[in-house]
Amino acid sequence: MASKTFEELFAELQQKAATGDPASSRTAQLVEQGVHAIGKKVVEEAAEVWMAAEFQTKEQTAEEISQLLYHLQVMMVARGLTLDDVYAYL
Ligand SMILES: N=c1c2ncn([C@@H]3O[C@H](COP(=O)(O)OP(=O)(O)OP(=O)(O)O)[C@@H](O)[C@H]3O)c2ncn1[C@@H]1O[C@H](COP(=O)(O)O)[C@@H](O)[C@H]1O
Repeated sequence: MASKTFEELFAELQQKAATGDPASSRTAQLVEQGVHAIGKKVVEEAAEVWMAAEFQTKEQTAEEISQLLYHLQVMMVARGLTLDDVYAYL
């Protein structure tokens, strides 16, 4: 029972990027910092997914994957990409 779907999170992040306050929204803060800062988070979270999958529990791995997906979505929003732009390659 997911608290939200991938598509619902993306719509929320687009809204936060457009109107969110960087003081209270992590998404607005990251988008304000820009692609370079977001890219570093994507790489960091990807490494944490790898480490969790090798050495930690399934639950910890799922949490790390959720954080990677979040930061990938933030990157899409920061670059003005939509989900359909990405789905076109799946
Ligand atoms: N799903 C997420 C989500 N996943 C991960 N994160 C962020 O990523 C961080 C995890 O990365 P780290 O473990 O590296 O944490 P950290 O060390 O504190 O990170 P740094 O400050 O060092 O970069 C968390 O502390 C959050 O700040 C997320 N932040 C927000 N969301 C969702 O995004 C939506 C919008 O959130 P806001 O923009 O904050 O309103 C809401 O539905 C949130 O639940």
